[in-house]
Amino acid sequence: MNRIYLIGFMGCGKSAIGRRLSFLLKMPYYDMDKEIVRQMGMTIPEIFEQHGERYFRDLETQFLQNLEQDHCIISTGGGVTMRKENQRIMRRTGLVLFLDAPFREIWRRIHKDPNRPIVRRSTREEIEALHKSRYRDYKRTAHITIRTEHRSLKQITQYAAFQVRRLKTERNNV
Ligand SMILES: Nc1ncnc2c1ncn2[C@@H]1O[C@H](COP(=O)(O)OP(=O)(O)OP(=O)(O)O)[C@@H](O)[C@H]1O
Ligand SMILES: O=C(O)C1=C[C@@H](O)[C@@H](O)[C@H](O)C1
Ligand SMILES: [Mg+2]
Repeated sequence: MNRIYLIGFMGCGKSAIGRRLSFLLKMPYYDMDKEIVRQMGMTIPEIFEQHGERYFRDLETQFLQNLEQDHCIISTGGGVTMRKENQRIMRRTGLVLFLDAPFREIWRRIHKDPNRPIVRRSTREEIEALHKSRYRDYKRTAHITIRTEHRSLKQITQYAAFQVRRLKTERNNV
């Protein structure tokens, strides 16, 4: 399988980079959060409120299991690595890139966004603890970690494309 998955905490740039990478590599693009919103006809906060977080997590796993497209770029939701099943599917079906942004930058980007239910209901300290606790799963799931600090979206996209080409060549030579 030839998919490219972008993983990382809320606000690390998965959607912004995913869109740009799909233009650069001419590959179809999926944003998991947007696909789930479209499928349900509800916003993410509405899904959390009316069905609960667990239900949302089930929808994430179903998306990964049911997607038929092989050659594509997928920006995941920030919590996708919480489930081992999701980690396995992503590693098995593509290359996984972790966008690693410093927490202070993440917080600056997300703290006023009403579309992130987990941010709405938590303090800065709680979100920082969540970031810390998820970090190991992002590292474990990713084939490569891309540090984004002091880099523009364009620079990160170009670097990601370079790493994708390198990893693909490496795989084909094994
Ligand atoms: N390296 C960067 N330089 C400047 N702005 C950035 C950078 N990375 C991300 N941003 C900006 O930060 C905001 C959050 O990024 P984005 O929505 O892509 O995050 P995300 O990882 O998809 O978050 P979520 O998990 O909540 O979907 C966007 O406005 C994006 O343009
Ligand atoms: O980090 C998370 O748990 C989430 C991140 C977003 O991408 C959305 O998937 C949702 O708001 C949950
Ligand atoms: Mg996103």
